[in-house]
Amino acid sequence: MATGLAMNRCSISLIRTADTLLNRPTVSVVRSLKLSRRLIGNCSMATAPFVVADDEKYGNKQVISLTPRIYDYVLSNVREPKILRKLREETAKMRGSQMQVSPDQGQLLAMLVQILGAEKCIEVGVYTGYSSLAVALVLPESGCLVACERDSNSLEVAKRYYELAGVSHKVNVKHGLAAESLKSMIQNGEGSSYDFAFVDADKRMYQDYFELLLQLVRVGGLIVMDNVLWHGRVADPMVNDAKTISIRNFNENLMADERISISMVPIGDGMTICRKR
Ligand SMILES: C[S@@+](CC[C@H](N)C(=O)[O-])C[C@H]1O[C@@H](n2cnc3c(N)ncnc32)[C@H](O)[C@@H]1O
Repeated sequence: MATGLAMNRCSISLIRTADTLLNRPTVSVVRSLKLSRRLIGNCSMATAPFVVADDEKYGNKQVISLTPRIYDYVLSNVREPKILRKLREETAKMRGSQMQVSPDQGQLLAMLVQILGAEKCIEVGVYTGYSSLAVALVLPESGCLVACERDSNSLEVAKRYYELAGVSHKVNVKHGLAAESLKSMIQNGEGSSYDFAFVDADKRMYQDYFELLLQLVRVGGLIVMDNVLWHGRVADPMVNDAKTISIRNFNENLMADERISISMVPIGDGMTICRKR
């Protein structure tokens, strides 16, 4: 049986029972999570993983391992604007360049902004501006991105690129601690007026940023959280440093948060897309 994760015997047999009762083949076994939850009863769903397909020929639906070759192929299929490439190449020579989002992530952020038809956006954690520029480039002329960053040196690079790209009129740079900037935006009556937010700053503040952004984003708007896989450490029970625990707890909270719909996407270091309900 092809499984995304190993499934316990109790779950499998009960789900098979469900399939028999419904007179259907045990193909996509957990089609109805509600049904399986009812039938599983005492078996813990907290640890019971999902079986996606019952047929080897369709693969096990895990994310394929991105070998360097496959990732190169992914990158060769990213339409990275020249100005973003230039910024990426300049940033590559700087300290902290590993913090920058990857071109495929930048493209996804831009795509989400376009799908939403977003006009008002927020970024928490700008660094030299790659992700914020990716967003600003696709905003309409009337659009605005509030870009929060505490480091003045990296902000200088970001501002130079906003100018070079001809989007500086769309970017409102807030130099300082991001939580303070977000709180003052709420106090200014800007609640529920933003369409899109991207968070890529200090990990131990994720829950605080999320709570503040949930006040600033409108119903139907998106909050995208970066680094939710934390280089895979969140999934390793042996890793329990403060940052890993913080992101792991944050992910758990998102999973239980009824105020949003979520989708954890294994791109870059993992991004969770949250849609405010
Ligand atoms: C991972 S980098 C952001 C990378 C950026 N999104 C990009 O694609 O290039 C995180 C940034 O968050 C900033 N930062 C960390 N803590 C912050 C805080 N409390 N307030 C504002 N900025 C913060 C850091 O200075 C750093 O530049």
